[in-house]
Amino acid sequence: MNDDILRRVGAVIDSRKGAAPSTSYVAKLFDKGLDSILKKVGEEATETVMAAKDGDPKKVVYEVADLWFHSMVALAHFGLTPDDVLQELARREGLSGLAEFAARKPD
Ligand SMILES: N=c1c2ncn([C@@H]3O[C@H](COP(=O)(O)OP(=O)(O)OP(=O)(O)O)[C@@H](O)[C@H]3O)c2ncn1[C@@H]1O[C@H](COP(=O)(O)O)[C@@H](O)[C@H]1O
Repeated sequence: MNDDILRRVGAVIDSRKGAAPSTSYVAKLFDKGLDSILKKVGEEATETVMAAKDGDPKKVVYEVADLWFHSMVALAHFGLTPDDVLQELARREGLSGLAEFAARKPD
């Protein structure tokens, strides 16, 4: 498995923009707007923390998948794709030390 799954799901998410809300979950989320998308990101982050505190690895994977998915919907709202995040992670790969990260943090 590679990061193509992120690109495929990202493309499907993007294709839901402007679609009738009744036709899909993602279309409905886009129709509700940014606040609703961010609410789901927050909920899934909280559920991830709870799964981790429960010490249940399977639940952690399930909740992180929900978190990644809803974060991808948030990215798409801003016209961004999973590749934008993958590029940022790749850029950081060679960095080490707190100072280097702080120096490159966006305003
Ligand atoms: N990966 C996902 C995915 N993960 C989670 N979900 C949905 O996200 C929601 C998760 O919310 P919760 O866990 O809080 O469950 P819930 O309480 O039932 O949800 P709400 O009532 O709060 O909306 C569920 O409704 C899931 O169905 C997803 N919905 C879609 N995808 C991907 O997006 C693609 C497009 O989906 P549609 O837009 O529905 O065609 C799919 O083919 C998948 O690849």
